[in-house]
Amino acid sequence: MKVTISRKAHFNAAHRLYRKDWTFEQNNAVFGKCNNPNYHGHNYELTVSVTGKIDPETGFVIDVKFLSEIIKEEVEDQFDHKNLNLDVAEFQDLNPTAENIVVVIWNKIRKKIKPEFELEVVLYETPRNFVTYKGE
Ligand SMILES: Nc1nc2c(c(=O)[nH]1)N=C([C@H](O)[C@H](O)COP(=O)(O)OP(=O)(O)OP(=O)(O)O)CN2
Repeated sequence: MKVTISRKAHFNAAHRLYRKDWTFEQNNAVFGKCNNPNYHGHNYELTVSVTGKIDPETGFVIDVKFLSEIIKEEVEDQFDHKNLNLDVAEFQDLNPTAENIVVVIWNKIRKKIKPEFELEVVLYETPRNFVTYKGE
């Protein structure tokens, strides 16, 4: 029997969607207003879900306090109130789209969760735009 436990979190960050090797016009054609050279911000919301067997001794799949500390260290402390393009090493050469951000977050959290657990991250970039990654 497997159960999923989830923790919500959020961070605010600025970004610009563009490729350094494209002209401004090429970037504008693909990324539109998201190519603003002065950047723009989002209130990102995420849900991190861990699936596994319940430990019969504790009744936990994973201590949600432990999960919240991982999210704080790996996501909030590193991304909150940052410019993703300029301040976050993972996006120096990676376009900070919602798709790329959710994969970066998943990889960072995956390293802290035991292999027997499944991990899923859902990231909302706006209230209407969201991405999901399960490591597949
Ligand atoms: N596949 C992707 N497409 C887009 C991404 C992305 O990360 N992946 N990102 C953007 C923009 O950064 C942003 O998310 C879109 O902002 P906006 O158009 O303001 O979106 P809203 O949902 O807030 O606004 P609507 O008025 O509902 O469209 C663009 N594309």
